[in-house]
Amino acid sequence: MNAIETQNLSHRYWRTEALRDLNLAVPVGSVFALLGANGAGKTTAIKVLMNLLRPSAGVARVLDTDSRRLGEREFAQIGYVSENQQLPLWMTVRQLLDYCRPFYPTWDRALEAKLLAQFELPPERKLKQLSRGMLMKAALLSSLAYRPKLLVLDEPFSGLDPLVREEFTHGLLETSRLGDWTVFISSHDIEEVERLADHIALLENGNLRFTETTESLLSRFRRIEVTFEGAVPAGILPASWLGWRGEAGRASFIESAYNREATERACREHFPEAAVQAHPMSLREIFIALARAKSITAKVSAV
Ligand SMILES: Nc1ncnc2c1ncn2[C@@H]1O[C@H](COP(=O)(O)OP(=O)(O)OP(=O)(O)O)[C@@H](O)[C@H]1O
Repeated sequence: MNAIETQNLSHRYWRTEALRDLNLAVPVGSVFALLGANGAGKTTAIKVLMNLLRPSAGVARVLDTDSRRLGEREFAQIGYVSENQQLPLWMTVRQLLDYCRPFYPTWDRALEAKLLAQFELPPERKLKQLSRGMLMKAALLSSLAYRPKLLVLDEPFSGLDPLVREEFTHGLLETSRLGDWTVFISSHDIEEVERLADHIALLENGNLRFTETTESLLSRFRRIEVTFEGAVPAGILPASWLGWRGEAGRASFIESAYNREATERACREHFPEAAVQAHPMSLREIFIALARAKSITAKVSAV
């Protein structure tokens, strides 16, 4: 079962095609991260999913409802927190919670109290007097307290200090282990994403570059070092080898389709007497390698 499913979902802001033919399946119970550089289309995708924007083409189903039909009933089961969220700034934290509570039959007062203490939010302070990070925490609190089936977070870590970030990630992980809770998150905080997400999708200029489990992504990337006899070989190298660098006797590259046997065989085909070392990569290293490969491709195709 999927909490979110999109088919050829597209969105255009007049001349800018911000999202093109997006096909995603977000399994129930997953923590699914949508990643991409600035302007890649993440917020647009989330706004379409949350029925704040209409698709120009294609469809999205969120908790089994067409995104264009999402209404009060569905939003009682969805928590949505975004960086630029409008909050009633004249209210105090307590007034905000008092205001939100009646909308949600599943509101959990014990969880509310726990989060209020954990986030160290001053209940009697007005929202307009809170710092950016505190405001984010208040928004999070009012979305977590009703234990939504689907939590959609657009840049949730921005403005949070490292300790709160850590606690929040820990809290999300704990809660997501409890069962069929789905988290859909867009973030630039790659370390937190690596800890949190079990599925990752990468957007590039509105196009989906890949969507796969974090496990599969981490297992198919390796930094390879090869030492060999003689000169750097001429000829065409496999397309899955990114960021290739070579000099006499040694070379290094990123293998984006790593399989021990196949990679070693390919190395031996290209380098005489090759000795191959494969090093695991963090998500950050993978994304830097992908971004570099993209900028090289862009430069080559621009020539
Ligand atoms: N209201 C708008 N009108 C016109 N173009 C827009 C509008 N909002 C976004 N865009 C364009 O759509 C594209 C995608 O923007 P979007 O905000 O979805 O990216 P993003 O991946 O969330 O970026 P960031 O990481 O910087 O938040 C960009 O080219 C942006 O300039």
